[in-house]
Amino acid sequence: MTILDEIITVKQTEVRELLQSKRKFAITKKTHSLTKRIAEAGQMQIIAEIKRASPSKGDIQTNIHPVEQAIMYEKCGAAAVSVLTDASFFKGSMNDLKAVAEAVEIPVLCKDFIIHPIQIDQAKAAGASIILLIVAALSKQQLQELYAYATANDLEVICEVHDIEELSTALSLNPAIIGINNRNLKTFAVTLQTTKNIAQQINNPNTMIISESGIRSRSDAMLARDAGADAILVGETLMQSSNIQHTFQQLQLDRRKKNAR
Ligand SMILES: O=C(O)c1ccccc1NCC(=O)[C@H](O)[C@H](O)COP(=O)(O)O
Repeated sequence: MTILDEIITVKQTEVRELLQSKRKFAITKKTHSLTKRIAEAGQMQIIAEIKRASPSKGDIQTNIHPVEQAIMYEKCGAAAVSVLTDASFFKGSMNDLKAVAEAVEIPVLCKDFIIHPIQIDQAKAAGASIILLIVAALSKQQLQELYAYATANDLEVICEVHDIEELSTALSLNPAIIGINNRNLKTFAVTLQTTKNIAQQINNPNTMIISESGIRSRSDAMLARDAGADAILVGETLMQSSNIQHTFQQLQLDRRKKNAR
């Protein structure tokens, strides 16, 4: 059983409990758009993550104050804040997301393992503007249904892929945003070559590309940018930084011209 299988098993239990609880989630209006921010930016954008712990690294920063961290990210020019809301493997929570969404004026990504529409309702009610759908964690039908449900509910979706086969599944939705995860969620191996290999297969210049995971240095950011990324998603490097402003400056780069993929 891979870690992704383990996580999905826990999610199935969480979804069952949520459905049994008959909890109703408030209907909120989305106010922040990641695609708009990326489209209007002259620089490659940074999605900055709140990540207390992870399966690959164990504890990263368990005592972090998510709101203070998110406000710092916003001040430094983050395009969005990603909040890992999973409790069992990442020590996050929906309360983290809610508190962050109330404190910042930029889009907030609910970074979780979504397998059922009720999780989308929950994320939206907590203030998320964006959700993640991981192609490796879903059947094609689930992916299509969840994508349609999220977009109909005025949420933006990052369709996350790790290989060419997943990319072709994702592209069948004609998604606005593709996230290329440099981390193999089954083995934890990380290589930025993944962004390079996959981005060159994305021919639609309007599809926004986010390179996720393993970005530690300016040269990593350059590699992602030169491969065609419009944004990078950075967790551990920012969580461990003793000078977040400086780390942002290191990772901020001018955009590559479109069509230059
Ligand atoms: O980070 C992990 O160990 C992990 C393991 C299994 C599933 C997902 C995992 N991480 C989620 C993410 O995608 C990352 O938090 C995100 O891309 C940031 O990565 P990094 O900058 O390397 O912290």
